[in-house]
Amino acid sequence: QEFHLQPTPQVYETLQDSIVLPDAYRFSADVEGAASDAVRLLGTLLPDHQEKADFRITVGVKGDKAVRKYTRLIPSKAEGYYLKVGKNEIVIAGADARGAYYGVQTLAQLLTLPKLPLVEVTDYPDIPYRGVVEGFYGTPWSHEARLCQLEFYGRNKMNVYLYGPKDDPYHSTPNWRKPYPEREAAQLKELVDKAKENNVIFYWAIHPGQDIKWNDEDRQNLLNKFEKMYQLGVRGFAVFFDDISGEGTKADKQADLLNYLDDHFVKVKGDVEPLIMCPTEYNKAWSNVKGGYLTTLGEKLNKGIQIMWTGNSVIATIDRETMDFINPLLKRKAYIWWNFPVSDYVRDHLLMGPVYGNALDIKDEMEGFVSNPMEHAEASKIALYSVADYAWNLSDYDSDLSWKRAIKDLMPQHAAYLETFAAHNSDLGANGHRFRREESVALQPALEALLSTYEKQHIIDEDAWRQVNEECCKIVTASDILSVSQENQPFIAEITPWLMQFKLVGQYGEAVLQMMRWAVTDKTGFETAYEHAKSLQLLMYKVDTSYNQNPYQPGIKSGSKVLLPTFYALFEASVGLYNQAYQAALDTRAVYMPYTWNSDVPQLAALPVLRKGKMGNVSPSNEVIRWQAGGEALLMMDQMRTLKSLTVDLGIADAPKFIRLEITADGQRWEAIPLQPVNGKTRFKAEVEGRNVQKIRLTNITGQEQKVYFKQFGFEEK
Ligand SMILES: CC(=O)N[C@H]1c2[nH]c(C(=O)Nc3ccccc3)c[n+]2[C@H](CO)[C@@H](O)[C@@H]1O
Repeated sequence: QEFHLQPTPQVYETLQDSIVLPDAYRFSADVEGAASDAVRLLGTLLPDHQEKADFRITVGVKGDKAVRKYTRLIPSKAEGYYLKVGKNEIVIAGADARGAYYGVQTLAQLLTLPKLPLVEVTDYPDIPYRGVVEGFYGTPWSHEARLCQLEFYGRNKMNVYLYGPKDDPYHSTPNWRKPYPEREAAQLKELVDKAKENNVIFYWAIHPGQDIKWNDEDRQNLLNKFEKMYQLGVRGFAVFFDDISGEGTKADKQADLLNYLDDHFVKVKGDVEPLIMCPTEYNKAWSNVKGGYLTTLGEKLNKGIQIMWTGNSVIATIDRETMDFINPLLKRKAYIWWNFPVSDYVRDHLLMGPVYGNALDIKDEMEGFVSNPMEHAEASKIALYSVADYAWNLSDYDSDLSWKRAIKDLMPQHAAYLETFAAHNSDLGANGHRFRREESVALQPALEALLSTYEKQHIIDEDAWRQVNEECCKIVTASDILSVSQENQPFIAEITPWLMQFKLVGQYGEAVLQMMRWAVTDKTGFETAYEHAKSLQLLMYKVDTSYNQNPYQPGIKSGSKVLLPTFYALFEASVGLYNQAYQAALDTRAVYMPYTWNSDVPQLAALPVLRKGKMGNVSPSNEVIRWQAGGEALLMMDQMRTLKSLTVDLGIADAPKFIRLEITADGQRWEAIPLQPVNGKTRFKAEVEGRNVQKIRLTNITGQEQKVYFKQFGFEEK
């Protein structure tokens, strides 16, 4: 991969020549002036300078005497810079202090090359504010992770970080009025200092809306909290009104409060960045234009206050139509809160794929573009690297090239292995926001060809088979090498459960490919591969039910959109061919299922059992079930399992009179469990908390047929 500056500069001219930076150079800069950050950073890159030397390094900001003769070359854009590496000089001239700092960051990248290329770079950001909003639900980032993030933002020319983790109790209800405890306060101060060191504006956000009172007391509470944060060094403040209900959602009250804070805090302090707010109606799908919420904010909010927007829906890519809708309503350019790669609504998936889908022709429509990341800080860097690339220079952005560079930046030595992992771990899976991403893009044609030919013609597309087999080998290899890599241990620690699953997916693919090979040609070979595939199904189930057991989307999913579903289909097809060829009856189920359901009640017998994490549910039936006298329904576990809860709803209020529920731990001794009413209607729960169970049985004990509605039969394991 050839050398490429990050983010992609606006204008980059190389003179097809290079120099070896001399040990001695003469330095001219106003070290105490506006370029002091740039000078400080430069000092970490170069040896000490010497007064008398032929090579000259000049650093300054527009207006400084040192760079006066380059004035016309400095872009007149905020945070812009001119960088020249010549035979006898290096010049870094910033449009402002941060521009000079960015010029040195660019030089830092050039200095990683074996020889320093002769270049002229004229560069500046398209979007004024670029960075990250730590605004997700779930485990907030650790202090160490945040320190590392801030250094990453400085390197990638991201200039804002908004601290707003939903589960920080001092950011949101119940403790937003309280000052941080000493330890947390000290850590926040350290973050503020680290942000300044990396030329990142640290915004502290507050999320008061769920219980705010529109009175003087809470106004003062907000001012007091802002003052406390100001004392810690915070110079950027935000107020988030997202995901709240009730009184706090009123636009005029929100606007009055924000204007009050703007007038009595931001403007009074004089050294505080523009106030940012996230509205309650923060996306088009949820907005009610006629209701006037957005127009009220647009009309009433002081012009200097920036207003966030997630797009046409909560999770959406941003395009011109999006901006043409919202900017007129807000009477200003919206500040985009981009909900990617956040995964707090798909916690069993990692979003490691390219950043794509945002328009490249809207650079003049956005005030800010900040990404809401995953709770996995290091893993988020792949997307964040490309967000930095996009927001700096939209028109030159290439999502795939940027993605490959992002991977190389995160793990230079093991980039090839990480790319294999990232390529197959990018989609979110089915989710309530219906936001999906491409996955396994490069392998997809071979997978489709292999499956289609095999399913339709029962023959193997040899070229496709070879490609898929090679990829499976790569997957297994990459998983092992990454899992023991010392290159970025915090990152590996984050993704290890997914590496375990990914390896199993690769091995499962290898076994299924062998099953295909031998289905009708080598009975013993097939049976061995089949048994191996079944064992891998169980191993994948164990990983999925052992790690990341959060209460929302428990488990570990890998290759879930294309790779694994294809392997499942090939498994079923090959077993079908084997069974046909050898008049056998091997289980064709491709996915391990710990629960089996059967019944002698005809209408219940075929109901499927679904598993999500540690919850099992028999699919409900919409028809009237004619349950014969003594009819039974049996749920069997693959092994003894400990239950947490069990719920039954047969659509009749007196179910306990008709149906007996029993459990057994050994398959011999059965114990009847009383059904307790749950909602005073037709739903009942059985007291099974902590009980070890191998089978659960429902029996019609009335001696005559009963007509019921099979609305729910669900349980959860401990
Ligand atoms: C502005 C915003 O996206 N706010 C939150 C947010 N809110 C939602 C919702 O979907 N909120 C919601 C859903 C249903 C009912 C009320 C609120 C998603 N997100 C993000 C992604 O999960 C989450 O990270 C974020 O903190």
